[in-house]
Amino acid sequence: MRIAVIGAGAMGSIYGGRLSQHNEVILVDTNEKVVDQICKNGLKIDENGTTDCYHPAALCDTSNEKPADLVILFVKALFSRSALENNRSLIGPDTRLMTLQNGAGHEDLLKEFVNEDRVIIGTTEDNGAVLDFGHVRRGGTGVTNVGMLTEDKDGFLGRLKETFDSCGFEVRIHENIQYLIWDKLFTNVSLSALTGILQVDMGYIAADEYTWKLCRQLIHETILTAAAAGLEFDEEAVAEKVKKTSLNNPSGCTSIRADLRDGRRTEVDTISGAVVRAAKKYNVEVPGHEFVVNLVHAMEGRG
Ligand SMILES: NC(=O)C1=CN([C@@H]2O[C@H](COP(=O)(O)OP(=O)(O)OC[C@H]3O[C@@H](n4cnc5c(N)ncnc54)[C@H](OP(=O)(O)O)[C@@H]3O)[C@@H](O)[C@H]2O)C=CC1
Ligand SMILES: CC(C)(CO)C(=O)C(=O)O
Repeated sequence: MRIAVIGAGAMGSIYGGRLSQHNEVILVDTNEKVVDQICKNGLKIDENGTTDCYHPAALCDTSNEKPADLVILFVKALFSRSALENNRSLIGPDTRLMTLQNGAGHEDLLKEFVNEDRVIIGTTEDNGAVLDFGHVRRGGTGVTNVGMLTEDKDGFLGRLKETFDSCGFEVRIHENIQYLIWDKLFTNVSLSALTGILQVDMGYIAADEYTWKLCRQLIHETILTAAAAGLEFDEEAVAEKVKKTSLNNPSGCTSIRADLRDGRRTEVDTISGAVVRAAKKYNVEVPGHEFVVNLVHAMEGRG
């Protein structure tokens, strides 16, 4: 398969690098140093105590490239639109456009670039971090959940699963992918958002009684919104899962915390903002999430 991965950061490098074992892969990034390093010395991925080197093509400018069979969008969500606009040549009439970015509602943007029946959305339980230019760590592995907005008439997801699984991923195909997306969203809109605002490790969320109360409020508002959208979750089970994530990663640093700490803009609009937008659509009150979105933007404004 000809696969283009836009965003050669932590996740794009993990997927692009591993997929390049059996596919024609182009990694695209705006950072020339990353692209030069991959072109000259390959892409290094640290995993399970070893470092493997992969050799995908790497480019900043894709204007002379022909369309790919699959384009995977792995930039931070606030750069999604410009990343797609700058790489239109990779998207042809038969191209599938896929995202595994955190947050919800990415399909609205993807549908502006391909027909609805070519959009693939999902979640990944893998995680990673950038160590250096062209060098990342695959910190943990898990399931890659994928689904489509329409019926998969051509059986593309089956081919995608075969392709990804043969390169070291574990893909699961879902009829109701929105359920999986919201299932992951619960953690990001509660635990991750609060670690960003408070600038604390993940463990603090369950350990501090007042923070846990705030976390529960954000979970509760999300449960009501999801239910209004037709997605029923067990609130106690969700809260238990979020608590475990906090307790099992006491010194873990979420990406929203790291972004605010380092003076970068965050993905809050596609995380907490996705709940606010859905709540508005279904007439649900979400004062906690509205406060979080505004507060995080206020923090970003300080640089
Ligand atoms: N890291 C993780 O463990 C996980 C992350 N995710 C999600 O995956 C997505 C990607 O995250 P992550 O890999 O951590 O992010 P990174 O910031 O590590 O990688 C994104 C890369 O995209 C580059 N980029 C920015 N704008 C463009 C553009 N217009 N065209 C091409 N490249 C561009 C960035 O360059 P520069 O740095 O120079 O801006 C960077 O190299 C996010 O939505 C995140 O929520 C999901 C699960 C786990
Ligand atoms: C909660 C966590 C750390 C799970 O990978 C995450 O998605 C984040 O960076 O916020």
